[in-house]
Amino acid sequence: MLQCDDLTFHYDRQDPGETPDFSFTFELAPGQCLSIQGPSGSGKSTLLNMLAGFLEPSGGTLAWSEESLLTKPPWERGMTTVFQEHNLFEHLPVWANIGLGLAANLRLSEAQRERIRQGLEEVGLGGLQDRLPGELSGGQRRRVALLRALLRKPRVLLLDEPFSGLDYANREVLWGLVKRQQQEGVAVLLVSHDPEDIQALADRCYQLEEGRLVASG
Ligand SMILES: Nc1ncnc2c1ncn2[C@@H]1O[C@H](COP(=O)(O)OP(=O)(O)OP(=O)(O)O)[C@@H](O)[C@H]1O
Repeated sequence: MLQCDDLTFHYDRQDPGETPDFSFTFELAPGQCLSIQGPSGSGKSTLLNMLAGFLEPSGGTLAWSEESLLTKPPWERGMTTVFQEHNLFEHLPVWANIGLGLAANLRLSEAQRERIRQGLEEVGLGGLQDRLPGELSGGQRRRVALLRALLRKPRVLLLDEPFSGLDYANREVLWGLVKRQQQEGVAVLLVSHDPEDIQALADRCYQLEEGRLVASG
């Protein structure tokens, strides 16, 4: 269970009165999906960055099953983020982009190579492992980015608008992938403004208002 209690942040360089002090409280059980909606500037990235370990909170606690995560670096938190801009390495082929999530030096075992091959089959990209990202469509690139995150077997998957701009067929494929992970116990935090994404995946919905998470369904 991910427990986030009064996790706070204050931007030093803010214009007085414009940006609220952020304070986030929620729990997320294995296999659950919690969605977060909020207008531009409401603090969604601030929350994700604190969870992932890229931004140091000024107070509060963050724990997985009672064990504090705040002292851990990003790579030891068991969390993986998939951003809207999915940051594939353009000079590396698909298999290497995915493999980087498994071994930073790309010295992959045969079993890891097989997992990549199988994963690509499952998301409808079988046989495309040697292509460069620039040779893929937008939807195919998203699948590669999501597959890279999923093969790392995170405890918590942080999704930042990962489906926006995709057609329905592509989104369905990706929803299916995420749901399968949920069934295997992965907890998902989904930032999305799209009611269809939220309907497809979320068990609980929150709205970000004035720096706080407010339950909305
Ligand atoms: N480095 C910074 N210094 C000062 N203020 C910042 C900084 N980064 C973000 N902010 C402010 O903090 C608030 C929350 O920003 P954040 O990026 O978390 O919003 P968001 O909900 O992710 O927005 P968007 O949907 O546009 O990406 C905004 O008002 C923003 O202007």
